[in-house]
Amino acid sequence: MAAPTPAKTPYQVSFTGLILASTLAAGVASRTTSLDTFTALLCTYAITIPAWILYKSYIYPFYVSPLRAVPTVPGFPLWGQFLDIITEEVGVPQRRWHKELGPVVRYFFPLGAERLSIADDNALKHMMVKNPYNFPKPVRAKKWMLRILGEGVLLAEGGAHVHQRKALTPGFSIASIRTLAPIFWRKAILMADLWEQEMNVANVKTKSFEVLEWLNRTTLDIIGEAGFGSDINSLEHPETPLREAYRAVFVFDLGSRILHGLQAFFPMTKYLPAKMNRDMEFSRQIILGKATNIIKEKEASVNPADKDILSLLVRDNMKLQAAGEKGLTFETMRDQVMTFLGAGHDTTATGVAWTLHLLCKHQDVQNRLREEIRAHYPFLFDDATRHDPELFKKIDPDQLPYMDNVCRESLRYIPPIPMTVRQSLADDKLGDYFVPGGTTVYVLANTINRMPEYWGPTANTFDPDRWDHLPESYTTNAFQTFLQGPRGCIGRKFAETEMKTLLCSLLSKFHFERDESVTDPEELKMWRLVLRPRDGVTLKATKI
Ligand code: HEM
Repeated sequence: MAAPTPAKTPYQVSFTGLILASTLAAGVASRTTSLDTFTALLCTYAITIPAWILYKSYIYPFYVSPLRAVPTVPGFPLWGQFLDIITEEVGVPQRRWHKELGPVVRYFFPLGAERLSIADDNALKHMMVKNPYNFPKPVRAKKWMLRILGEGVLLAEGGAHVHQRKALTPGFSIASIRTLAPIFWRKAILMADLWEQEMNVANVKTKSFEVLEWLNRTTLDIIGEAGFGSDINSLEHPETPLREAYRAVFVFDLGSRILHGLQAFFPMTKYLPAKMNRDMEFSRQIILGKATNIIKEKEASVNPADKDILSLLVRDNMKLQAAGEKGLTFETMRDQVMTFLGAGHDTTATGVAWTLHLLCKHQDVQNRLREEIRAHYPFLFDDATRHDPELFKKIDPDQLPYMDNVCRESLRYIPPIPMTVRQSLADDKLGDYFVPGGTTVYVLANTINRMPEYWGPTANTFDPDRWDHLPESYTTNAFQTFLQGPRGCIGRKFAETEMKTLLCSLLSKFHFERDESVTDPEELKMWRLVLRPRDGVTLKATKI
C-alpha cells in the first residue's frame, strides 16, 4: 500500500522548483536580451541559487517558518547542528538542548532543514498515543529498513498497520509468552552449556567471551523457534547463512556508515557497486528466502498443537479467509516474518549485552541479583537439576522484583533503540506549539530516558533501586525504550521475559567481570537501528 504523503511545510521552495523556474527565466532572458543561452543560465543561477540558500537557511527559519516560535538551538541554520549530531552519541546533544531550552526544541540539519525533538509529556502523549497515525515514519527513513525488514507491522502505516497489529496482538499476549517460555529456557541453558564446554576444552575456569555475538545467536534461535517453530540453531552453527546475513547488515566500516546516511537522501545510491550495497543485497536475499520458506512450510502443514506466534497467526488468518474476510496476504505474512526476525533478536541481544556490561561495572548489583535468583530458583545453581524441563515450568522470572528493576534500569540507561523519527501528515499541535504538516519530529529515548526533569538529579546514574521510589515528576512517557501507544513495541513482554531468562541462566552459572584488556564498550557506542558497542561486549566469565 502506498504510504500517505505528508503535506509540504508552507512557503518552502524546493531545489528542483528553483532550477526549473531559473531555467525558464534564463530562457526568457536569452530571447529578450543580447545574452546567449549559456550566459543567461549562468547569470540566473548565480543570482537564484545564493538567494535560495539565503532564504532556506536564514529568512525562512527566522522570519517565515511556522515553527519559529519553538525554542531553537543557537547556531547558523546553513549547516545547523549536523556536526554535533554526527560526531556525538545519538541523543546526547539533545540532552543538552532540552536542558537549556525546554521540552520541545527546534534544531537544523544542513540548509535550514528543520527538526523538532520532543520530550514534553503532553506532546509525547499526543503524538504516540492519541494521534499516532498523523505521525508516520518518513519514507526516506524507511527505505533501507524495508530491504531487510520487509513491509511488516513495523513499517506499515495507517489502516494497514491497524489491520496487521490487530492480527498479531494475540500472539504477544502474556498467556502466549508463558507457553513459549520453555523455548527461552532451553536456548538460554544451551548457551551457558556451550560456554562451559569451551572452558572445559581449554581447561580453565575463567574465559573471555564476546557476549553480544553469542546473545545475537541465542535470540535469533529463540525468535526462530518461538516465533515460527523453526530451529535455526545458530548457537551450535555460528556460520548459518541467516546469522551471516544479519552480521553483514550491521558492518560498521566508515564507507558503509557514510553510504547509509546518504541513502536516506539519495535513494539511487543503493545501486552503486559499493560493499555496503553488496552486503545489503546478500543479506536481503538470504532473509527473504528464509522468510518465504518459513511461511510456505507453515501454510502447508499448520498443526493445531503448534504454539509459536506464526502458527497462531496462520490459523487465525485461515479462519478469517474461510469466513470470507480479507485476512493477510502471503507477502504480508512473509514480511511479518522478516520483521520479527530483524526486530526481535538484535534488540534483545543488545539489551542483555549492555546489562551484563553494567553488572560488571556494578558488582554489588550483580551479586544482589544472583542472590535473588538463588533464593527463588536454587535448582539453577545445581548441575544435577539445572537441565530439568519440568522445573522450568515452575519458573516465572516476573516474580523477581530486583531482576525487574535491573532490566528496566539497564533498558532506561542504555536503550537498545535510542530514537525514532516521524513526519506529520497534517497540521497539528505538539505541547504549546503549532506543527505544520510535513514537520520531521524526533523522539529520542536516549535523551528522554535520562532527563532530570523526569528522573530527578540522579538521572545519569545506573541505579536499579530507583524503580522502587520513582520521583513525583516521573510519568510513563519518561521511559521511551519501547515507545508508547499503538506504535509501541508489540514484543515488549516477549523481550522482557527473554532478557530475564537469559540473565537467570547466565548469572546462576558464571560470575562476570570487565575484561580490562578491551576498551570500555560504552566509549564505542555506534548506532545503526540499534545502539550497540562497535566491537561488541567482551567480558570475563568465571564458573561459579
Ligand atoms: C529489548 C528489546 C526490544 C526493544 C528495546 C524494542 C524496542 C522497540 C521500539 C522502540 C519500537 C518502535 C520503533 C519505531 O516505531 O520506531 C519497537 C517496535 C516493534 N518491536 Fe520491538 N523492541 C524489542 C524487542 C522486540 C521483540 C523481541 C520483538 C518480537 C518478538 C519486537 C517486535 C517489534 C515490532 C513488530 C515492532 C513494530 C510495532 C508497531 O509498529 O506496531 N521487538 N520495538
